[in-house]
Amino acid sequence: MLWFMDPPQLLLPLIYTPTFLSTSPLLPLKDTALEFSWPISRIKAAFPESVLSCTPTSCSVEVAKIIAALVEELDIPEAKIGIASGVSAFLWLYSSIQGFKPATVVVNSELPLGSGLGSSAAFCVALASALLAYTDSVSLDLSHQGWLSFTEKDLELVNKWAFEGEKIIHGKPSGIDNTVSSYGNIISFKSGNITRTKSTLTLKMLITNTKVGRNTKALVAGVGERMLRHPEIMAFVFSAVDSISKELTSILKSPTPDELSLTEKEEKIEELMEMNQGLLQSMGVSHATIETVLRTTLKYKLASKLTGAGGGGCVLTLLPTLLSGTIVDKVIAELESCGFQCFIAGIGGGGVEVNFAKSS
Ligand SMILES: Nc1ncnc2c1ncn2[C@@H]1O[C@H](COP(=O)(O)OP(=O)(O)O)[C@@H](O)[C@H]1O
Ligand SMILES: C[C@@](O)(CCOP(=O)(O)O)CC(=O)O
Ligand SMILES: [Mg+2]
Repeated sequence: MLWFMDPPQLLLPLIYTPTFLSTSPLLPLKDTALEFSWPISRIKAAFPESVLSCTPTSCSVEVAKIIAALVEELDIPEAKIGIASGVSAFLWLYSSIQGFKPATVVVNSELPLGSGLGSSAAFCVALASALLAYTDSVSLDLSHQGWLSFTEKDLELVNKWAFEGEKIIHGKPSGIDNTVSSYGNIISFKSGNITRTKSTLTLKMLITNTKVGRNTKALVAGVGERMLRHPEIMAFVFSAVDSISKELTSILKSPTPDELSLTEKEEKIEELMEMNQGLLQSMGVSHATIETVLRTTLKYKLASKLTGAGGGGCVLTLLPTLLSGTIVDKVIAELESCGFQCFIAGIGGGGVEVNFAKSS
């Protein structure tokens, strides 16, 4: 939370196929083994004609009700009900960007859903870019084979649409997650202002998924309530988080000429992570399983902090460059023996790209 690092570079391939044969837009969500379709006639009857928009627009209360009714009809199994907000975001982005054209959209994701790794933002950014790619609003060469980046202007449009999708999933997002997914690398983000940062060092993180499900919307609302109860204290907490972010930016940006300065920097980052975790705990977004991960990694002198909205989900542990592989194996084995799932990710990959590959 408010820790401006890239989500791990896992892939969210999204295949968008405009089709003139089908009469229904289809949405197979491969990783969740769910598939939905809507007859175009149903979509046309439900949405106002004015839904199609060239500029990013917020979903109105009336349209939100229409979408809720369409999603209700799908009878999503209780165990997968979390997907309902993603499907709602899809319906809003699809009808706003593509109108009533039939198409098939296939979603595959390697990110665990609802675990603090920003899957909602990755989903919205992938959707917005695939849908926009087939409009005149962006300038992409549709005959190009292979991966393509957006221009700065187009990227801004993708990010703004994705933010509208995040709003549906999340309630009141800051916009940090969709911004990082759109632009990639490391970003400082304060009140919607983005500063891109070029890091002089490559950080490696161990990601531990506690597998405790949580809901970003509810957690963020909980922090808001705590702010109302204790405005003065919480203002200090947020100010401290801001100072941590600033110090991290300056560490990342300053030159790293040798191994010694690299180690010194990693030690400083570990301390910042510990302090950030303490502040997040005081906001009420830690969890017993997160504390177990912290204790376990600390046994190996490794610093950790929760990521995303907290309340369960994933924990990040810095893996210093000179840390031996044996230690990494040991800590992973111990965390996995607690029932957690571990994987390793580099920080600061690229942003969104599109590929007009022919589907086989
Ligand atoms: N691949 C996907 N397909 C459909 N919906 C998705 C996908 N990825 C994310 N979502 C939506 O985002 C929600 C998770 O978002 P959130 O609670 O913010 O957690 P996080 O962003 O940390 O994964 C899911 O419950 C679902 O509604
Ligand atoms: C907690 C927050 O910083 C990010 C939420 O991330 P996630 O959906 O838990 O991955 C909220 C926000 O910035 O809108
Ligand atoms: Mg999210």
